[in-house]
Amino acid sequence: MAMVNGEDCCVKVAVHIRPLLGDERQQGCKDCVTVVPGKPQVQIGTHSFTFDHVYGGTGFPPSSMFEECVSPLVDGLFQGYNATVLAYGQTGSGKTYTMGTGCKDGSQTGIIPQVMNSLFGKIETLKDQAEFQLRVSFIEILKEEVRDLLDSSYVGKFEAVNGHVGKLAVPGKPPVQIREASNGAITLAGLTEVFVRTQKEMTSCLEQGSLNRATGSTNMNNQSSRSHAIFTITLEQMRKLDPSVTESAQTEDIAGSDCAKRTGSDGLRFKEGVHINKGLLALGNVISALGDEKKRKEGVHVPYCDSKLTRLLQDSLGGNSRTVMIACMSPADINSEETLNTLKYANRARNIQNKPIINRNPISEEIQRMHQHIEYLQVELACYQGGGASDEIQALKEKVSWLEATNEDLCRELCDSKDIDEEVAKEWEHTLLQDSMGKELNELNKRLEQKESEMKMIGGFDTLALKQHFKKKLMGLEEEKKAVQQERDRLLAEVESLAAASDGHKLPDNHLQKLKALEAQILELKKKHDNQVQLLKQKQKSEEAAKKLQEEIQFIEAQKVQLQHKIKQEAEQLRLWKASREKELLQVLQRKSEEAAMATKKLKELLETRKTSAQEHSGNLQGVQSSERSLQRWLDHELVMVHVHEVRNEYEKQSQARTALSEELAFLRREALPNSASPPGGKNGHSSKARRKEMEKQQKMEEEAVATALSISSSVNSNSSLKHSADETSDPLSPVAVPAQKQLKYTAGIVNTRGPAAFDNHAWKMVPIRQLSLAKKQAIISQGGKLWRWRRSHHQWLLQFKWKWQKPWKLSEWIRHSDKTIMRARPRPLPLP
Ligand SMILES: Nc1ncnc2c1ncn2[C@@H]1O[C@H](COP(=O)(O)OP(=O)(O)OP(=O)(O)O)[C@@H](O)[C@H]1O
Repeated sequence: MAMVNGEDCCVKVAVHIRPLLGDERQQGCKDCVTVVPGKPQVQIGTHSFTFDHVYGGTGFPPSSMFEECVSPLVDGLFQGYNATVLAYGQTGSGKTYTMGTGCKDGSQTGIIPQVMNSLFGKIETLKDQAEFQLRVSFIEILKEEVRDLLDSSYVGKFEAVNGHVGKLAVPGKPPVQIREASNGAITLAGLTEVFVRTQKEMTSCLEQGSLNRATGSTNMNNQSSRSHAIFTITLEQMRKLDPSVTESAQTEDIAGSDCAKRTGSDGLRFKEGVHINKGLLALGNVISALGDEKKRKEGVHVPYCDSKLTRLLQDSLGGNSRTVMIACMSPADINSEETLNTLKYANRARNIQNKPIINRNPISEEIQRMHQHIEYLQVELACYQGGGASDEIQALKEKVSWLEATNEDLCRELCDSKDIDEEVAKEWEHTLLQDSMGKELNELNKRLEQKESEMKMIGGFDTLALKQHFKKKLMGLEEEKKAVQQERDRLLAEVESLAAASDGHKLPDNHLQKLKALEAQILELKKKHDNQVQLLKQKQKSEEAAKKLQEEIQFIEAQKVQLQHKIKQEAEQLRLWKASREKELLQVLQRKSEEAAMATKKLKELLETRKTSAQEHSGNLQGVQSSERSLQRWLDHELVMVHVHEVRNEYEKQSQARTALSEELAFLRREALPNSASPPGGKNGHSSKARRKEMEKQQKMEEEAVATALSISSSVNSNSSLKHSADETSDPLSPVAVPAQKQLKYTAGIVNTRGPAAFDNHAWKMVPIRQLSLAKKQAIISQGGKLWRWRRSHHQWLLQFKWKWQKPWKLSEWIRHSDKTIMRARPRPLPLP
């Protein structure tokens, strides 16, 4: 079921101030609420609030509440909008009284009885134009539970339970299940919906439900309840078609909203409901349960609702419907704190934005409507047939056949559009895949570049030569070290022998110095050696890194080859798919052209038969002429209707394609911007520019085609004669000039045009579009839009095909139908098609 969005609107809030009650006066309560005269403004203490309406107290009389606040919602109901009316306020503030569900007070002046009056009054007025079906449900939400107040298993007697008044339900019946649908909507499984036909039946449902409602006593009011209640009326209307009244006039009558007209939902089946809620602190509880944890901690009674219930209550607050909240309040000073809270909350509720919607199902409803119309005409036809043959019968027969054909067309179109969708989806999928694979390839190329440059850095040194150099140096150092060590050992031995010789005497200075110098040299050599070892280790590491890089490069290259192969394969698959599709279409084309030839042949035979029949029944010449006129009239109508229908379709499809192209173009422009920093001749910049150009060119072509379709559409609409249509006949005896077989050949990228003599019998010519000069193209467009460009898309090709050649086989269907009629009508003197 499609949903049509209406305009956003805020929740409307009307304050209803009840008078001081007798009890309150006796207790010496004072009126603490003031209404600013002539304004919807309420003052309590130092606080001042402005609402949409204020009733009661010194404000407007409550009697005008229904007309001003609720009646427009009932009107909207007949246009397909949901509506919600909520009563909100502290216990004893007058919600039951205002809604009129108490079955005592306000039962006549309350909102719900007035809604019923208005609803049934409207149904009575519209009953000739539409069929209505009404259902009601009544639920009570008490803490975490939903109770079905119209459940017949409830017994109507009450008994005291734990000091409270409660009711008994017959065991066995499962409670109402709160479920969440896949679209997120909250549904109540197993809820009773009662079909009602009269106001009395609806009133009795309301009364029964109210009686069933759980009640409990409180200190303030022993009739009050702690639960929320929602009474829902569902209205379904099915429009009856009156053939004597134009469709647009009927649309005005019933679904006269602008929205309905705009979307073409006229005459459709609407499904909508009005929720009328009488609930105790319904809104306040919902809000508290959602977030007011602080209040709960302070000990304020805030019943928890589980999340589904909360959403159910929120749905009742509007969401998709037009909502009016009536904030009921007591003027007594003892209730001033609660009253102030009510006003504060009501004031906040005015900021809630709703989005009212209309529910509809255009395609199936349109087909259903047509079926109905056909049935209606058939019944009418049967009535007429009882009274003998006449022109009217013929006209009706024609209308029935035309409707049947249009219906078939619609169904076929539905199938076609599925094919087209499949094709578009396939191309789209291919483009996406190619895109993502292209990106992947780019990424691989980048990585490869990076790895190769890293490799260059490592490979920049001649690793082998370096290694040998290091080795050599190391060996030299080793030798040097050895020599120094030998020298040291020799010196040490010398030192020792000297020491022994000196026998405790000091060593000569030159020996000591030499010894020190040798030790320093050894140390230096050791350092050098260590450095060399370190360098060798590093070299080893970089070799390993280079090896790893090499492997990575090889891997990336393999991936690249694989991806390129995949891209090729994918493109090949698409090409094959397209080729097989083209083959299929060719076969269809062939078949259709054969049908077209057959249709011409049959039509000629039919005309021959008619001529012969006219000669045979020369005495009844008038009848033949009337039959011929009737045939001609039908043909005119049929052909013009086919034109209008197809041109509209073509226009819509071209518009959609143009929108998609514009979006893609915008996207490409955005894409191109960040790339502008790269050099203009750069790979990315260049391809992006070229793509953009191509898109712009393509879009221009689309716009031309749309303009063409529009010009044809207007020319078709402004002229109901067959003569305007270039592919129709100039021979009055042959209503269809079926083009020669060769015309059905096609090549991609051609235009369909014909010679300069406007009314000769020249065949259409297929000319490659490139061969046409600009002037010629413009001339063709100005001649009434005979320019079509066939492009790569099959679906466009299909459309061209349908546009140009559909009529002959339509005729063949019609002729088949006519043949049957002739067979049936044989005994009669004048066989009519
Ligand atoms: N506008 C009014 N004029 C006269 N009496 C009223 C009006 N509104 C309410 N009352 C009286 O006030 C009393 C309480 O009203 P009501 O039962 O409608 O309150 P409530 O908000 O539904 O209470 P609860 O939430 O406890 O069910 C009833 O006796 C009712 O008759």
